[in-house]
Amino acid sequence: MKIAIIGTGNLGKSIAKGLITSNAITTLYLTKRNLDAIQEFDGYQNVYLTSNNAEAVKQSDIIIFAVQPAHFETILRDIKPLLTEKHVLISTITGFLIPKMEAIVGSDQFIIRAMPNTAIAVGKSITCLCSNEKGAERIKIAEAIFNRLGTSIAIPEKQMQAATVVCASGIAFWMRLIRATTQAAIQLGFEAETAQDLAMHTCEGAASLLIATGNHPEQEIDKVTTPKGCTIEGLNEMEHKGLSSSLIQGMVTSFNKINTIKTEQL
Ligand SMILES: NC(=O)C1=CN([C@@H]2O[C@H](COP(=O)(O)OP(=O)(O)OC[C@H]3O[C@@H](n4cnc5c(N)ncnc54)[C@H](OP(=O)(O)O)[C@@H]3O)[C@@H](O)[C@H]2O)C=CC1
Ligand SMILES: O=C(O)[C@@H]1CCC=N1
Repeated sequence: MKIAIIGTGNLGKSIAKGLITSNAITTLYLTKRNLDAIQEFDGYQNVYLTSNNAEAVKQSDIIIFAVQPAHFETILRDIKPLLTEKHVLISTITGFLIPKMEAIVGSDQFIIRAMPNTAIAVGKSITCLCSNEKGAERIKIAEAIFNRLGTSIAIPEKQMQAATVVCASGIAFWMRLIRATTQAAIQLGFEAETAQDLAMHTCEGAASLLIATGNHPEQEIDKVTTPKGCTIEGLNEMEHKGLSSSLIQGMVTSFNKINTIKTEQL
């Protein structure tokens, strides 16, 4: 596959790492105005670094956009004259809706929105996908790419904002939980490095149990909570202090913020 990533920042670099590691590319163009921060990709076979978005678009079939929302409209307008029937446009941009993209490049383009997360760098992203009517003809291509880099799921566009919070911002939320359990492990007597190992592998184990069994979390909790034991005592104390409530409220606050993110140049 001939892929270009327009805007190789935090997310773009993560996608690039995943694509390179999984051998998913024929050629990969990575663009950015200042190339200093992506020199780590210099020297990979068939990977090209450039500040020239037009060149990247001309040389590629699949164009993945990963710029900040306020930069996207100008870039789309700039590349519009270069688009041909070979191009599939995949936007990861938060809050930039398909009708707005169609208004710029036309509804006859294959347009797909993808919401991955930074775990795509290690092939573990859950990526939500939706498309315009024309893009539905190419959604299998997007699924093929993102399934190589984790798991993909098709959702209606109206759920894309919620998916951004749950899956993309979700990485940050889970990191904070892992950090907190690490801090607790240190207080309980482990060295910092060991504490983090214990916290992150326990987190991985918990998620893996649910993925493997399809069980509800409470079924797995029931297996751990000995009556009058230490687990239920700890869990109930966390809930008295508002654990579930603060997570839910934080995610709803994050969701409400999305609608205020500027997608136009200031
Ligand atoms: N970070 C994440 O976990 C996720 C982010 N997203 C979405 O992905 C997008 C990118 O986010 P993120 O990676 O965090 O942002 P970054 O700011 O880290 O990356 C954006 C990159 O775009 C580059 N850029 C800006 N203007 C241009 C241009 N004209 N041509 C080419 N490159 C350009 C910038 O580099 P330079 O200034 O050198 O050009 C920068 O490196 C956002 O819209 C965000 O909502 C979605 C899911 C997850
Ligand atoms: O924080 C943000 O706005 C972006 C969207 C999801 C992850 N990063």
